Amino acid sequence: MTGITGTPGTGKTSVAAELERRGHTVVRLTDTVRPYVIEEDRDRQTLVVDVDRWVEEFEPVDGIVEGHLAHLLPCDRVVVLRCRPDVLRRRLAPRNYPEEKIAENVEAEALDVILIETLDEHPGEHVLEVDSTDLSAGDCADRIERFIQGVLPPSYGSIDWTDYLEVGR
Ligand SMILES: Nc1ncnc2c1ncn2[C@@H]1O[C@H](COP(=O)(O)OP(=O)(O)OP(=O)(O)O)[C@@H](O)[C@H]1O
Repeated sequence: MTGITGTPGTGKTSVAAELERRGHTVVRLTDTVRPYVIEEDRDRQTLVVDVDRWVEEFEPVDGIVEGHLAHLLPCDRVVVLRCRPDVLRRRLAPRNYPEEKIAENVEAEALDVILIETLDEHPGEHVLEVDSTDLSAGDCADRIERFIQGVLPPSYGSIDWTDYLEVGR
């Protein structure tokens, strides 16, 4: 099972759709969390999920799982999609999110939050960071396929976006 994770707006849905077109089995994790929703935070347009129970009861998939909680599942490998914070802000702009939620996501991306969470759960040799800032979804999909095939080695940690922290505000 390969996980594709990342901050909202980094391109998980787009790249997963491309991989599905190429014949991969793809499970969108947002479709699986409904029974585990504890409450709906309307102000932040966010669902609060019983993550522990969701992880415990998740049936592994022979394919790809896509969503910002993917790295919490027992994946064989995890792809962390990244996007430079100023570009991420532009990608999130068309969504009807409150400014606070956009700023929160942009800041989390600048601080590598999802990568750090991923490395808490998985050994580095199972992790690939893909910076989608200047890549098409197709280019990202190419890299992910090569990683799954074992042709592209794991790699992470070369991104430093702390200079973009003020962009979140
Ligand atoms: N590689 C890319 N290059 C340029 N724009 C992209 C790329 N990938 C996605 N986008 C655009 O960025 C926006 C967010 O993409 P997408 O919905 O795939 O992100 P996501 O990570 O799945 O977000 P969420 O977690 O909220 O579902 C969309 O408008 C999409 O068209």
